[in-house]
Amino acid sequence: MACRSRLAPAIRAASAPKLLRPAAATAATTPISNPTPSTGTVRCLSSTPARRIRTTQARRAGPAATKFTTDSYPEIKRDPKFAEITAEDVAYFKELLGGGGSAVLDGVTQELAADDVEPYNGDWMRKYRGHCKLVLKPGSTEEVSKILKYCNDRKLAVVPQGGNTGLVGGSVPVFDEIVVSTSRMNQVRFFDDVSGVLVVDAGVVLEVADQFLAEKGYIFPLDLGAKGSCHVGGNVATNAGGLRLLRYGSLHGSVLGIEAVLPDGTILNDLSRLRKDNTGYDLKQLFIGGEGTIGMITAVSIHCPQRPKAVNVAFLGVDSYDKLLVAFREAKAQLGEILSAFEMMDSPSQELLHAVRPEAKRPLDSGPYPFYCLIETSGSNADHDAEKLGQFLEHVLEKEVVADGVLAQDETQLRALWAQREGIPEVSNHAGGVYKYDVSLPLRDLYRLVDDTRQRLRDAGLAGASIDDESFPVVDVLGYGHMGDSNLHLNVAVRRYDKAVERCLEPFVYEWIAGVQGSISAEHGLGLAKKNYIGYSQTATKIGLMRQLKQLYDPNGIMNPYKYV
Ligand SMILES: O=C(O)CC[C@@H](O)C(=O)O
Ligand SMILES: [Zn+2]
Repeated sequence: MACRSRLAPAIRAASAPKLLRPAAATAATTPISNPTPSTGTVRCLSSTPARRIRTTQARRAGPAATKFTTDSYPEIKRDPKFAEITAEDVAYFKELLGGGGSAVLDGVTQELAADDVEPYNGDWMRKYRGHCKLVLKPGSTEEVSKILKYCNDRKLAVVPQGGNTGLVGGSVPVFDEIVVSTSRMNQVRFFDDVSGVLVVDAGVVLEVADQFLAEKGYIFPLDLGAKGSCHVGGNVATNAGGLRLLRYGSLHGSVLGIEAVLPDGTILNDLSRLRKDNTGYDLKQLFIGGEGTIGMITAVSIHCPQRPKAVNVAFLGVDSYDKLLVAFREAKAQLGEILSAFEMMDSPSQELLHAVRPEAKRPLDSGPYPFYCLIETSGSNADHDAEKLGQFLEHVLEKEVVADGVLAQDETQLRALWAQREGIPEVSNHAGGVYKYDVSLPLRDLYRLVDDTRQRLRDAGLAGASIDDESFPVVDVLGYGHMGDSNLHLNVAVRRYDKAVERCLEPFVYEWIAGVQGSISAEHGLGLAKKNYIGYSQTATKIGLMRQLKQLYDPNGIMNPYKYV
């Protein structure tokens, strides 16, 4: 499956979590369910029957053969103001980079390196596909500067690209834009083990940066499923949120400085190492989440916290969304500063995961439950953390907030529990495709969007009551995400992309979100997928100011065109 190789498995905690209870000989994890039947570890979920996907479909070796099309692309035409790439252009870049890129021109591959352009033209979901003929891989900021200046003078459009793990088509070309990849810019430039300030090239892989920090006793303040492939520069350009924003905050807070190249070749050196600096506009913030539309990030300075010494993970089954809300409130109240993740998954998400990947064993003997949550604590005192988490779990089980749960006892179990959550996006398009919505909502409204979307698709005759019914294009509606950050991932898994499904979902989903003052993009960005919908989350005044900023930084519009601004 293509996406698996793009999404290398994450390495979680450096140190194994403390054993909370002796391991039972047969159990993979320690059950923490209340031992008395009155509190009920196994509930009969007659109202929410388990959903299963037929084995024949679920066990297919790879993704469905459905051809991913450009159906969901907004109507866009190539902008004639952009020049076509010529042989002279290629010759210029070839001389500049001395072999550091690959090029295909007029169908003839002109080898500058062994790579092919194809992987740079499509995203890992195989939903977006451009027609770029030229991929450049500069090895330094100066080379990026020369490339952008040349492109600006020649009016050649450019797409900056990191690990290409995005989900909204933001880092792939639409037409023949030149891809400028950060893959050869991968040096750690500076680290201070007193302040925790790390300065890295934009192309450093997130996991590599984190491993570097682990050796020094620090942690990168961002973690996500794609950490084995994504680049730090791309993370910052999309303002990635990830799994521990609850604990470490947003990149808008932890990034201290950036180095970026503006379209005219100017190098903006703002690689501050200071946590406090109130001297005028904070320009770096425009690049964090700017999606490469006003310049290309070439290096990042970031404040990294101490690596936690003890990490514990619990996986719980919950009977209702209201109880999940209570569990979250209690987790915050009782675990306080050691709470580092609170992730939620609904039953369809878990059922799909287990249908597609039966090897990802179910952590709970009981169930299925309508909801599951994964709670992680990260702290500096293993005994203290274990005690806190134990007390919390006893409390929520006793009060019947939570129906059942397990606690990881070692690193292997901890990873296995995280896999229950991290595996969902990777299987979401297994049946053929997926419509993805990454939204911020008030917590109390969060799951209502999933229910309403499912009902709407059923009412429209696009989804059946059973997911085995292949006469409907929709397989199922999945709700999961970073509950701790009020960030829902609504995934509509489909057997095939279908205009009727798309029309049923959009703008319905966006209107629904706007109706509760949510955001249509919590962490994935707007890219190409949501370019026409920014008005559901931003006022006309703000969009107008964004356009003026774009004009100021990029008057020729060469940076990542056709995207949100
Ligand atoms: O694919 C998705 O919808 C979510 C991906 C990612 O943001 C996650 O939280 O796993
Ligand atoms: Zn996410």
